[in-house]
Amino acid sequence: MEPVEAIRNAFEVFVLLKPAGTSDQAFPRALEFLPERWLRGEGDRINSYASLPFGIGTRMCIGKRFAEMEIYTLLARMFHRFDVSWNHGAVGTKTQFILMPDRPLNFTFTKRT
Ligand code: HEM
Repeated sequence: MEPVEAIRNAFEVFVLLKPAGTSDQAFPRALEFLPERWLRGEGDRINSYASLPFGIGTRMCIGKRFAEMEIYTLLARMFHRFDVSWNHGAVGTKTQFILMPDRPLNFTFTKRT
Protein backbone atom coordinates (compact mmCIF):
# COMPACT_ATOMS: atom_id res chain seq x y z
CA MET A 1 0.00 0.00 0.00
CA GLU A 2 1.32 3.47 -0.94
CA PRO A 3 2.08 5.79 2.06
CA VAL A 4 -0.44 8.38 0.86
CA GLU A 5 -3.15 5.74 0.62
CA ALA A 6 -2.24 4.45 4.11
CA ILE A 7 -2.52 7.96 5.59
CA ARG A 8 -5.87 8.52 3.83
CA ASN A 9 -7.15 5.19 5.17
CA ALA A 10 -6.03 5.99 8.71
CA PHE A 11 -7.64 9.44 8.49
CA GLU A 12 -10.95 7.93 7.31
CA VAL A 13 -10.97 5.42 10.15
CA PHE A 14 -9.72 7.57 13.01
CA VAL A 15 -11.35 10.87 12.08
CA LEU A 16 -14.33 10.24 9.84
CA LEU A 17 -15.51 6.78 10.83
CA LYS A 18 -15.09 6.82 14.60
CA PRO A 19 -16.03 4.50 16.25
CA ALA A 20 -14.97 2.21 13.43
CA GLY A 21 -16.11 -1.00 15.14
CA THR A 22 -19.79 -0.11 14.78
CA SER A 23 -19.51 1.87 11.55
CA ASP A 24 -21.36 0.46 8.54
CA GLN A 25 -18.82 2.25 6.35
CA ALA A 26 -15.94 0.29 7.88
CA PHE A 27 -17.90 -2.93 8.40
CA PRO A 28 -21.01 -3.51 6.25
CA ARG A 29 -23.90 -4.69 8.52
CA ALA A 30 -21.65 -3.71 11.45
CA LEU A 31 -24.05 -4.67 14.26
CA GLU A 32 -24.69 -8.18 12.95
CA PHE A 33 -22.62 -11.14 14.16
CA LEU A 34 -20.92 -12.14 10.91
CA PRO A 35 -17.62 -13.80 11.79
CA GLU A 36 -17.18 -14.79 8.15
CA ARG A 37 -16.51 -11.10 7.41
CA TRP A 38 -12.94 -11.79 8.57
CA LEU A 39 -12.30 -14.61 6.09
CA ARG A 40 -9.86 -13.66 3.35
CA GLY A 41 -11.49 -13.24 -0.03
CA GLU A 42 -15.05 -13.11 1.36
CA GLY A 43 -17.27 -10.19 0.34
CA ASP A 44 -16.11 -6.58 0.81
CA ARG A 45 -12.51 -6.10 1.82
CA ILE A 46 -12.18 -4.66 5.35
CA ASN A 47 -10.01 -1.53 5.59
CA SER A 48 -6.75 -2.66 7.18
CA TYR A 49 -6.91 0.22 9.67
CA ALA A 50 -10.53 -0.36 10.77
CA SER A 51 -9.57 -2.79 13.55
CA LEU A 52 -6.22 -2.48 15.33
CA PRO A 53 -6.43 -4.57 18.51
CA PHE A 54 -2.64 -4.93 18.58
CA GLY A 55 -1.82 -1.34 17.67
CA ILE A 56 0.24 -0.44 14.60
CA GLY A 57 3.66 0.82 13.65
CA THR A 58 7.04 0.45 15.32
CA ARG A 59 5.59 0.05 18.84
CA MET A 60 2.81 -2.35 17.93
CA CYS A 61 2.37 -5.52 19.99
CA ILE A 62 5.32 -7.89 19.57
CA GLY A 63 3.17 -10.77 20.85
CA LYS A 64 0.54 -10.45 18.09
CA ARG A 65 1.44 -13.64 16.18
CA PHE A 66 1.91 -15.53 19.44
CA ALA A 67 -1.44 -14.34 20.83
CA GLU A 68 -3.29 -15.14 17.58
CA MET A 69 -1.76 -18.62 17.47
CA GLU A 70 -2.79 -19.22 21.11
CA ILE A 71 -6.36 -18.09 20.40
CA TYR A 72 -6.68 -20.27 17.26
CA THR A 73 -5.22 -23.28 19.10
CA LEU A 74 -7.48 -22.81 22.13
CA LEU A 75 -10.64 -22.49 20.00
CA ALA A 76 -9.74 -25.44 17.75
CA ARG A 77 -9.02 -27.70 20.74
CA MET A 78 -12.13 -26.49 22.59
CA PHE A 79 -14.55 -27.09 19.69
CA HIS A 80 -12.87 -30.42 18.95
CA ARG A 81 -13.75 -31.66 22.46
CA PHE A 82 -16.96 -29.81 23.35
CA ASP A 83 -20.24 -28.64 21.87
CA VAL A 84 -20.59 -25.11 23.17
CA SER A 85 -24.02 -23.52 23.51
CA TRP A 86 -25.49 -20.28 24.82
CA ASN A 87 -29.06 -20.09 26.17
CA HIS A 88 -29.20 -16.66 27.81
CA GLY A 89 -30.32 -14.24 25.09
CA ALA A 90 -28.37 -11.33 23.65
CA VAL A 91 -25.26 -10.11 25.46
CA GLY A 92 -24.65 -6.37 25.80
CA THR A 93 -21.34 -4.58 26.18
CA LYS A 94 -19.84 -2.23 28.73
CA THR A 95 -16.69 -0.15 28.63
CA GLN A 96 -14.39 -0.89 31.54
CA PHE A 97 -11.09 0.43 30.17
CA ILE A 98 -11.71 -2.01 27.32
CA LEU A 99 -15.01 -3.06 25.74
CA MET A 100 -16.29 -6.18 27.47
CA PRO A 101 -19.48 -8.26 27.91
CA ASP A 102 -21.95 -6.72 30.40
CA ARG A 103 -22.36 -9.99 32.32
CA PRO A 104 -20.62 -13.32 32.91
CA LEU A 105 -20.53 -15.55 29.85
CA ASN A 106 -22.10 -18.76 31.14
CA PHE A 107 -21.63 -20.97 28.12
CA THR A 108 -22.68 -24.61 28.39
CA PHE A 109 -19.93 -27.08 27.48
CA THR A 110 -21.11 -30.57 26.51
CA LYS A 111 -18.38 -33.15 26.01
CA ARG A 112 -18.46 -34.52 22.47
CA THR A 113 -18.58 -38.30 22.14
C1 HEM B 1 -5.00 -10.77 22.64
C2 HEM B 1 -3.76 -10.52 23.11
C3 HEM B 1 -3.03 -9.20 22.98
C4 HEM B 1 -3.49 -7.98 22.63
C5 HEM B 1 -4.91 -7.56 22.21
C6 HEM B 1 -2.35 -7.06 22.71
C7 HEM B 1 -2.42 -5.70 22.43
C8 HEM B 1 -1.34 -4.85 22.52
C9 HEM B 1 -1.38 -3.43 22.24
C10 HEM B 1 -2.63 -2.64 21.80
C11 HEM B 1 -0.14 -2.93 22.44
C12 HEM B 1 0.30 -1.45 22.29
C13 HEM B 1 0.67 -1.20 20.83
C14 HEM B 1 0.97 0.26 20.59
O1 HEM B 1 1.45 0.97 21.51
O2 HEM B 1 0.74 0.73 19.46
C15 HEM B 1 0.71 -4.03 22.85
C16 HEM B 1 2.05 -3.91 23.14
C17 HEM B 1 2.86 -4.94 23.54
N1 HEM B 1 2.50 -6.26 23.66
FE1 HEM B 1 0.64 -7.01 23.34
N2 HEM B 1 -1.26 -7.77 23.11
C18 HEM B 1 -1.62 -9.07 23.27
C19 HEM B 1 -0.79 -10.12 23.64
C20 HEM B 1 0.56 -10.02 23.89
C21 HEM B 1 1.44 -11.15 24.18
C22 HEM B 1 0.98 -12.62 24.24
C23 HEM B 1 2.68 -10.64 24.36
C24 HEM B 1 3.98 -11.36 24.70
C25 HEM B 1 4.21 -12.63 24.42
C26 HEM B 1 2.60 -9.21 24.18
C27 HEM B 1 3.65 -8.33 24.30
C28 HEM B 1 3.60 -6.98 24.09
C29 HEM B 1 4.72 -6.06 24.25
C30 HEM B 1 6.14 -6.45 24.74
C31 HEM B 1 4.26 -4.79 23.89
C32 HEM B 1 5.08 -3.49 23.90
C33 HEM B 1 5.69 -3.31 22.52
C34 HEM B 1 6.48 -1.99 22.43
O3 HEM B 1 6.18 -1.06 23.17
O4 HEM B 1 7.40 -1.93 21.59
N3 HEM B 1 1.30 -8.87 23.89
N4 HEM B 1 -0.04 -5.17 22.90
